[in-house]
Parts: sequence; C-alpha cells; structure tokens
Amino acid sequence: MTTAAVIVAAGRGTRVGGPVPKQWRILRGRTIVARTLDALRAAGIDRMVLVLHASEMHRATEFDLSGLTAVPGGATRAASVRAGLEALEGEGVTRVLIHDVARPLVPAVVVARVVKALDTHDGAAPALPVTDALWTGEDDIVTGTRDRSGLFRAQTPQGFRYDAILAAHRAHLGDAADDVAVARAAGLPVAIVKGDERNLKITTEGDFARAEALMEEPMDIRTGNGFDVHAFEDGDHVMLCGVRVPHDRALKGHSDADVGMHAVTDAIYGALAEGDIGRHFPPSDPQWKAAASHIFLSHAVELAASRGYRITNVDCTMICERPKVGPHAPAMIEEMARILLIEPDRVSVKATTSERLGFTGREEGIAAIATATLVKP
Ligand SMILES: Nc1ccn([C@@H]2O[C@H](COP(=O)(O)OP(=O)(O)OP(=O)(O)O)[C@@H](O)[C@H]2O)c(=O)n1
Ligand SMILES: C[C@](O)(CO)[C@H](O)COP(=O)(O)O
Repeated sequence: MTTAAVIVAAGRGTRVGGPVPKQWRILRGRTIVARTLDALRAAGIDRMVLVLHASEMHRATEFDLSGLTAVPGGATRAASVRAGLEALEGEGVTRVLIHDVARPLVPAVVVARVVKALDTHDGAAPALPVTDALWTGEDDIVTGTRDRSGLFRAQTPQGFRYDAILAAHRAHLGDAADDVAVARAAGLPVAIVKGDERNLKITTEGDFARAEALMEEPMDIRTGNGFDVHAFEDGDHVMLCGVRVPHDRALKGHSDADVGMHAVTDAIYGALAEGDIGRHFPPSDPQWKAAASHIFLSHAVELAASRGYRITNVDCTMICERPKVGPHAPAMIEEMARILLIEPDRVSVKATTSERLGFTGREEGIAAIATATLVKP
C-alpha cells in the first residue's frame, strides 16, 4: 500500500496580497512551502508531488528532492490538484492525500487519522464542528440566523483511493471548493475525521500572526512509564501487543488481558499525568468486560493528541518464560504503530525471561513494562 501526497501551491494568495504569494513568505525563518513539506514528511509521507505556479517551477530546487516531484499547476485549485494526481499515474500509488500548502502546521496526528480512515473508507477528510452561532447579514445588520448543527469546517489533507479520485477529477468540470466536493460529485462517500485548530489555513494577513503564535509554545517533552501483570488461566492463546499468540494458557483479565498494550497505554497516561487505564475504563464497569485493549490505547493516543502532544516513541518489554515473543514481535510492532498513529520504527517490542525466578519464572503469569515519550513541538 503506497500513500503519496499532492501539495497544491500554485495559488496567488490574493486575499493576503503583498509582493510574493503567501506560500513563499517566511514563517519563523522558513518559507510556508518548506514548512508544509516538512510537516508531511514528519507525518511519514515520503512520496510527494508539489504543484507550483508555472512561473515558480525553478523554486523546486530549494527543497530536498528525494521522493519529491514538482509539476506546474493550473488556473484553479481543482486544475492544480488534477495536475498533481496525473503526475502520480503509473507509480502504483493506492492512496493519495491532497493538501493545501497554506496549512503548514498540520499535526502528524491529523494526517494519521486520515490515513487510518482510508483502511475502511474510499475517502476521508479532517474537519471541526462549527461552534459559533451562524448569521446572515447585510449592510452590517444581522438579517437572520442559521442552524449550526451538522455543519463542519473542512480542512486538508483530504485522502482518497488514488484511482477513484483521479477518475473523479478527470470527470469534473470547472473548479470545486475542495476535493471532497469532487469526490462526492462522483458518488464517492467521504468519512469525517477529527481536524485540529492548529491546522489553520493561512488565508488573510492576520493568519500569519496566528500561525506564529501557535508555533511559539515552548517545546514540552514528557516521558511516562507503565507496568502491568496478568495471571495465566486455562486457554489456548494470549493477546500480546494486539497479536493473538497461540499458547497452552490464556491471560486472565476483565478485558482481553493484553498485558503489553496495557503497559504502553499506562505509559502514555503517565506522561500526561492522567492516571491509568483503571481511571478511564473502570474494571467495575461491565461494558469493558472482554473489551479489546486497542480501545484503551486509542483513547490514550487521542488524549495525547488533544493536548497537542506527539508520541515520538514507545518501548515495551514483556517478562515471561513462554510464549516466545520474538517471532511475533514484527507483527506486534506493526499493530501497535497502527493504533499509536506513528511509524513502526518508533515502536519497540521485546521480551525477557526472569531466569525462572519469581511468578513469571514459575509461569504463573506475564508482566510488562513500558515507557512512552511525548513531545509538544
Ligand atoms: N490555481 C490554484 C489555486 C489555488 N491553489 C492552492 O490551493 C490552496 C487553496 O487555498 P487558498 O487559501 O484559496 O489559496 P490561494 O488560492 O492562493 O488564495 P486566494 O484565494 O486568496 O488567492 C492553496 O494551497 C493554493 O496554493 C493552487 O494550487 N492552484
Ligand atoms: C480545501 C480547503 O482548504 C478546505 O477548507 C479550502 O476549501 C480551500 O481554500 P479556499 O479558501 O476555499 O479556496
């Protein structure tokens, strides 16, 4: 599965005005184009098409061109998107994220939410619900009110199955508000995922100051640890870090007793000073009986994201004589990375024995210890 991004940067920025189009203005020492490319790279996207205005194609050499192609755009946003999509044809790309260059602060977690939603949907896009009251007005006088329920503020990146959105754009005539409009016109359903206030679009002069203010927050690095133990009982498999491992015993617990995933979840809660799983999912609550532990981990991941933290790595060690974890570790890393919304090379899963000492040595249960590092950039 190859995911690529098309970054549309061929607009003229007429609402901001000024001597150079907004994407070439400097935001805290770097151009907006450079910042947007970096944000997508940091989110794990390594194939990108940058759509530039024909007169600005020479500026492509300012960037690291590994995995990056620059193509000239068109007179409208839709035409620029189409040019970017066409440039990817024949590469075997299965998913594409279409992103405004004017959203340089897109958090990695928003990109990850879109990519994850594409596992189950043809299209997915981030948005935030409208929270202010809505009016109509004329000559500075309010002429009416509108119901805000069910209304969203659309953001990018908007993600799609590549073949489907290419066909939709080829069939589309004229401009469109965004790629969700093009997709929907072609009959493609599009899922809404949670956007982020930091993902503002620089549209007017005041947005530069807003973006700078958002970047001003001092970096905050936190670590947390988690420790968990589950006893063995009769059974034929254990769940460890999201993977079903055949075994001659099972782990006993209110949920699926995934001891490794619980330790990682507690490490994230710990870094956030948010207690532990028991606080968020009380064992006394029958709804969590036999629950899949990814529910707990996803909650911790979203809590971290909602506070502005990025999970930079987790390290989990399971302590048991049996089953052997090593052969399953690659699958565990993949699964944990998927739920954590981070790259697999930021996830470590390993195991040790306790040299036959203590309860793990006597094979009475499995223990797990984990650390997580969270960064607010
Ligand atoms: N012909 C066009 C028009 C827009 N865009 C891109 O589409 C996004 C839309 O955001 P917007 O704020 O509308 O950008 P501009 O069109 O540049 O701004 P304005 O409408 O103020 O001129 C931007 O990344 C812009 O560069 C593009 O690639 N090609
Ligand atoms: C695609 C978009 O960013 C969604 O909010 C937006 O529609 C593009 O910018 P514009 O201001 O509508 O041209």
